[in-house]
Order: sequence, then structure tokens, then C-alpha cells
Amino acid sequence: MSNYFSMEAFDYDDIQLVPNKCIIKSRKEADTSVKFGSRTFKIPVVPANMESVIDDDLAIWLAENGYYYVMHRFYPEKRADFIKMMHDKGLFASISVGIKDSEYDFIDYLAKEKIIPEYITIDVAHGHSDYVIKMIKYIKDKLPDTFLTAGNIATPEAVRELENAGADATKVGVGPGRACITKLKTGFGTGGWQLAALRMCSKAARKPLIADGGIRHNGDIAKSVRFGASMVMIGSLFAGHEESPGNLITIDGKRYKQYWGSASEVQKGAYRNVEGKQMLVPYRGSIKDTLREMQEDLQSSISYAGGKDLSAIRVVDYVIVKSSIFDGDK
Ligand SMILES: NC(=O)C1=CN([C@@H]2O[C@H](COP(=O)(O)OP(=O)(O)OC[C@H]3O[C@@H](n4cnc5c(N)ncnc54)[C@H](OP(=O)(O)O)[C@@H]3O)[C@@H](O)[C@H]2O)C=CC1
Ligand SMILES: Nc1nc2c(ncn2[C@@H]2O[C@H](COP(=O)(O)O)[C@@H](O)[C@H]2O)c(=O)[nH]1
Repeated sequence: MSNYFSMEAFDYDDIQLVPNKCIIKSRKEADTSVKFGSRTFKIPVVPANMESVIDDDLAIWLAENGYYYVMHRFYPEKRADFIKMMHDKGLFASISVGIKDSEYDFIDYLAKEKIIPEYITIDVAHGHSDYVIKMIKYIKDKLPDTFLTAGNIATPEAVRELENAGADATKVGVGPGRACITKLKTGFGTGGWQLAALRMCSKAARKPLIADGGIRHNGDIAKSVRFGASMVMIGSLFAGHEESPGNLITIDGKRYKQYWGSASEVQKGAYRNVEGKQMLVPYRGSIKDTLREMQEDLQSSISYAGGKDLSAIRVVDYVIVKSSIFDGDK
């Protein structure tokens, strides 16, 4: 067996970061901003490009307020108008594409009409594929000024291949999502060892990585940064808000919102190649409060890391504390 497959598998709950001496007077001094593409965002966090997580209104609010966003690709015919609408408001446009033949026509249309989004994300379950590589090359040829993220992937080899094809960033995570059943349905993925997969991929990456899936606590954002993420994509933690597109459901007086996977029967409209499910997540009020709390928690993380910005987190020591030990304290 190669080293690669026998390497230590760990996930978010198995890791704790080791504090360094604090050098700031207040957590307010800690700078959580991150440059991604040509823009700088308030925090290294982006709501998942899923229909149950983001819609037009939320995209506008995020862009207006200094956050990165990626619109989903599930109403393909609306995407050109979406880009125009964002540009009319003076905001950046960030969309998703797939790899079907019709997507090449869409890219041709954008190039011909000069409707140029600032960001495109290629959103495919298994991104380590010749068809994704072909799409990367096509987009970079037709829309060279657009910052292109490609995913999703799980290995250093995939990072290298997609970067070499021209991707400006890659997105790591196959199967760690909350609404995901890929591991159960196929036996594959990074579910249960997403953080170790991120670490492995970051050793190969020359360009930014997005960690995608498996975030259950705000502290997992700092852990993702420690293990190489420039940006952290989050679905379930963002799906329960007032602004989230899912329906509000009340059961026994407790409020929930619907969260469904992009490869669920609900999303696909048919039970074909289903690798996702629909579920309820607790209602959490306004997303603005959650984003503010994430920023405050990250500021604390920077303080514990002994620095003034995110770069301090990237180099802290860590220990592996098996979650079974931690759970014993509960
Ligand atoms: N991050 C994750 O772990 C996962 C995310 N998802 C999300 O679900 C949505 C649907 O994704 P997806 O299933 O890629 O849908 P798509 O319909 O976009 O499929 C992508 C293309 O790749 C082909 N393909 C070949 N092998 C695979 C494979 N193993 N998995 C997926 N496609 C394959 C598909 O053909 P054909 O359909 O004929 O096979 C299709 O043409 C996306 O938003 C994706 O991000 C889904 C699963 C896992
Ligand atoms: N295997 C599947 N993964 C999915 C599906 N829909 C979305 N996703 C991925 O999950 C993350 C969000 O993860 P979370 O832990 O924060 O909830 C998302 O960005 C996608 O990569 C799906 O149907 N199946």
C-alpha cells in the first residue's frame, strides 16, 4: 500500500489548534479579510452554490456587504440575466456551470455578448475528469479575465491536473456534506476525513483551495484555513436562515428550514443518480448575525494563533485528539 492511502485520516472533530502568545490588545484588531481572485472579502467563507442555500436576493446582499458568493446553476436559462442584473447594480457576478454540451453554447453566448462574470465555478460531483479539464480550457480561452474555480476533487493529483489545465482555484470535498449520501451510495469520498484530504491537496496546490463540505462549527473554518483553505464553502450551517430559500416548517412549536442536496431527488426531479437527500435544519434567524458571529470567532482564532491576520492561523501547531475522547467529556 502506498503512503498516500495509509496516511493518517482525521476530520474536523479530531483536531485542535495549539494557542500561541497573543499579540493584540483586542480581537477587533484581528483582520479576517481574504483576497480571492481580484477582490478582497470580509471573511474566507462562502455559502454553498445550492438552491436551498442561495438565491438572487441573498447574492445581492452578500455582494453588497463584502462577502463572496457563488450562484447555483439550477436555472441555467436565468444566468445571463443574473450577470447583467448584478452588473447593473455595480456588483460582481459569480455563477456556476456544469459540463454538459449546452454549457459550451452558454460560454460562447457570454463571450459573444460580452456578458463577462467576474467568477465562474465549475460545479460537478466528480471534478477529476477529462470533461472538466476540457471545460476549464474552454472557459479560460473564451473568458480569460474570469476567475475560474473547478471542482469537486479529493486528491493532490486532481489539484495538479485542474490547475495545469488553467483553473485559478480548485474546490476540495467529495462526500462530506450534510445532505450527502455519496459514501453510502458509492463507497467513495472524503466523508469522515475531509480535513486530512484538504491537507493532502494543499501540499500539491499552487493556487487557492476552497474547502467544501463538513463544516459543523465555526471553529471548523479556522481549522480549514490551518490546513490550506483560502475559502470555506458551507451549506447546512447557512440553510436555516430567514434569508435561506428553503421553506420554513414548524414542528411541535420548533422552527426548521428545508435543506436539500443538489444531487437529491428533490433537486433532480427524478430518482436518477441520486447522491443527496432533503432534511430539516434548525431555524437560525438572520444570516447577517451568523456571518457576524463567524467573523468574531475567526478574530478570536487569529488571536489564539498569536497573529493579526489569517496568515497566523496557517502555521499554528495542531494536535490530533480523537473525537471519542472529547465526546467522553459531554
Ligand atoms: N461535493 C460532493 O460531494 C457532491 C456534490 N454533488 C452536487 O450535486 C450536483 C449534481 O452533480 P452531478 O451529479 O455532477 O450532476 P451533473 O448532472 O452536472 O453531472 C456531471 C456530468 O458528469 C457525468 N458524470 C460521469 N461520472 C459521474 C459521476 N461519478 N458523478 C457525477 N457525474 C458524472 C454526468 O453524466 P451522467 O449523469 O450521465 O453520469 C454529467 O454529464 C452538483 O451541484 C454537485 O456539486 C453531487 C454529489 C457529490
Ligand atoms: N454528495 C452530495 N454532496 C452535495 C450535495 N449537494 C451539495 N453537496 C455538497 O455539500 C456541500 C455542503 O456541505 P455542508 O456539510 O456544509 O452541508 C456543498 O457545497 C456541496 O459540495 C448532494 O446532493 N450530494
